[in-house]
Amino acid sequence: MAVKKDPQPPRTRQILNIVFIVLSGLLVLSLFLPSNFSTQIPREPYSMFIHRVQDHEVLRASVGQDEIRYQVRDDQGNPGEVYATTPIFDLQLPNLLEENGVEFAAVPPPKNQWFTNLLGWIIPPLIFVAVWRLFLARGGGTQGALSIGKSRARVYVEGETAKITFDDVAGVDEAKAELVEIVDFLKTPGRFTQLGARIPKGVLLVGPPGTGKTLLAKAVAGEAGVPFFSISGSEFVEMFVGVGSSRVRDLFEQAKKQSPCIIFIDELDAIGKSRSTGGFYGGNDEREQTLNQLLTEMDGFNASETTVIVLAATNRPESLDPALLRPGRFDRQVLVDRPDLRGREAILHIHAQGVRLAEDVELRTVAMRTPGFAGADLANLVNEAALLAARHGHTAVTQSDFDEAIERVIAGLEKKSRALSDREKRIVAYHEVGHALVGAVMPGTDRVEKISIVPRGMAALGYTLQLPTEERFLRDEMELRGQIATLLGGRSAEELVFGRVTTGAANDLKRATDLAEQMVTSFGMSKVLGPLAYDRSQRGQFLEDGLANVRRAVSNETAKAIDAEVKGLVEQGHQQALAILQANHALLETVAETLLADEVIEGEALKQFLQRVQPPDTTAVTVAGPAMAQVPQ
Ligand SMILES: Nc1ncnc2c1ncn2[C@@H]1O[C@H](COP(=O)(O)OP(=O)(O)OP(=O)(O)O)[C@@H](O)[C@H]1O
Ligand SMILES: [Zn+2]
Repeated sequence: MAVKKDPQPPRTRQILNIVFIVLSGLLVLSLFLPSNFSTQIPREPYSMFIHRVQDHEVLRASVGQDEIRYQVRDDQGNPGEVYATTPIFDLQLPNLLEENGVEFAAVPPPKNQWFTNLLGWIIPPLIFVAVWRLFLARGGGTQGALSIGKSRARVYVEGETAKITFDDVAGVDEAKAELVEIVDFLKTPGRFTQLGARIPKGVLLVGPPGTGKTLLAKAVAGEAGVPFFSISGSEFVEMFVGVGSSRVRDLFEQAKKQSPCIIFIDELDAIGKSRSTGGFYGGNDEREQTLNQLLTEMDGFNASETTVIVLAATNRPESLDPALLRPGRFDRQVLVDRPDLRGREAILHIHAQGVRLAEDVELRTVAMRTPGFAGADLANLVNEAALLAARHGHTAVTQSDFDEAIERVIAGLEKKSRALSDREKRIVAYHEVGHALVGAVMPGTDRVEKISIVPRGMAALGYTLQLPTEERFLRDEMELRGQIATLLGGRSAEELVFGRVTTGAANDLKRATDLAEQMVTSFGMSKVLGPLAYDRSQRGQFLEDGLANVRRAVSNETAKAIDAEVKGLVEQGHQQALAILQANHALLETVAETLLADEVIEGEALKQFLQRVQPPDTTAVTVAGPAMAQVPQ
């Protein structure tokens, strides 16, 4: 049994206790002190004082902040009794006294004031600290108050992570294949540096929740047999300004000592949100500082000397600050997606190892009934089935337990994302293929990696995954037009094939419109409006998106012109998308039917399809916005 270290040496604690008691005593004292001074003098209400003044009874008064003392005349008009009253804030008082012939003077604050002040200012914080320390001494151990800047990274050293290997992760074969290389780097860094190869510093794991990003990171550490530091992005930005950045510094310091090792940052988006969208009044200072510190640390060490590989996970890669993706930082991105049928079966096998299965269980059938489940959902499913088996008094988990569990889990998930009907699936398939085909021929659109109609979440029914080929800060007008057309590709495909549109394209349209608006009002890409910056939104200054710089107000005519230009741009993208899809109608059908059958198209198969996309006949492109520049094809 390990000896538990006393959180604080007993002596220190004794001293702390004494300090605490003394401070409490002083506080109590300070509460009673002020009221003790004027006890001997008879007190009268303020109204009485005023009456006396008005009746010319008061001879003289000394006006203090907390008290007025005044001497009244006796019957002979000689100086008599002294009274005290508590003043009400009253600017007319000097006038009143003056008018009624009272001799008066202001009294400086009483002598003991400094003492009371001191007590008032110092004691509460001291007590706070004392109580805090007391708390920590009880529960928190040495961690906490004084080690606030210390990173809270949980460190799993070899022994623990060695248990987790790539065998524990299934259904994400491509991600595993990419990470094998990282394992090699960690195992034998020398082999690579000798050749002058640059070892990657950062790898970003991108994918929806519960797909095993954390598990993969642990598996990399386990395979390589190196320590694993894990912290969540949200833990960095918890409390006070400056804490996050010192945590980052500290984390890297610890890690460098243990090199080679892995740092895993979950929820990278919590710190890595694009800085340009930060608050206007520096409301996100803390996060920004933390992010800057992270960037500094990643730039700071020489990868050929210190093998620290930073793995990070996010399910919102689009919101990340581009600075994070620059070479030498998270320049590798690994997609960790929801598993397909085979993947789901493999994951079920892994999690079923821990439970006793009845003869009749067919995990393949279970996998077939659970499209859209992520690894975590499947793990949950197996557990649910085991619980049901226990409730039903089965000696092993049967297929019927699984069936019931599937229904339960789906019911739970359906609250979040509803299942698609067959007709909806068709529409979604054509919609997604529409994006992909248009994207394949338009300039400046990112390379399409994957099309999927495996449902995920409420917002996107299916999706087309585009990874940026390179980090881009500047895009030219042609590329932006290409993006607009690609965004409209989904809706255009629906129009072309089904003759009507659905609500599914709402988000695409919003993005396309926003982009077009930016082109016109911020990038000066409209011939009509010229290279001026307009902002007609007059957004409030505290909006979350931080587009706070209120620029010049826009006249009605200008607003109309902007509208026309924006509409022209979007409409033009729409026409381009339609033209491309018309020219490739047969291909659209083929790919969409394949997608319906397989749920996912990616890799080589996708590439083959996309290579077959023909650029449209240019004459088919009708330019809608009359004032827009012609698009050279
Ligand atoms: N591909 C997988 N293979 C096997 N088990 C998996 C897989 N994906 C998820 N799991 C199970 O689900 C659990 C949770 O997954 P994990 O925390 O790694 O997901 P995540 O992608 O990091 O999720 P989040 O984005 O919510 O942090 C794992 O501990 C594991 O039991
Ligand atoms: Zn779409």
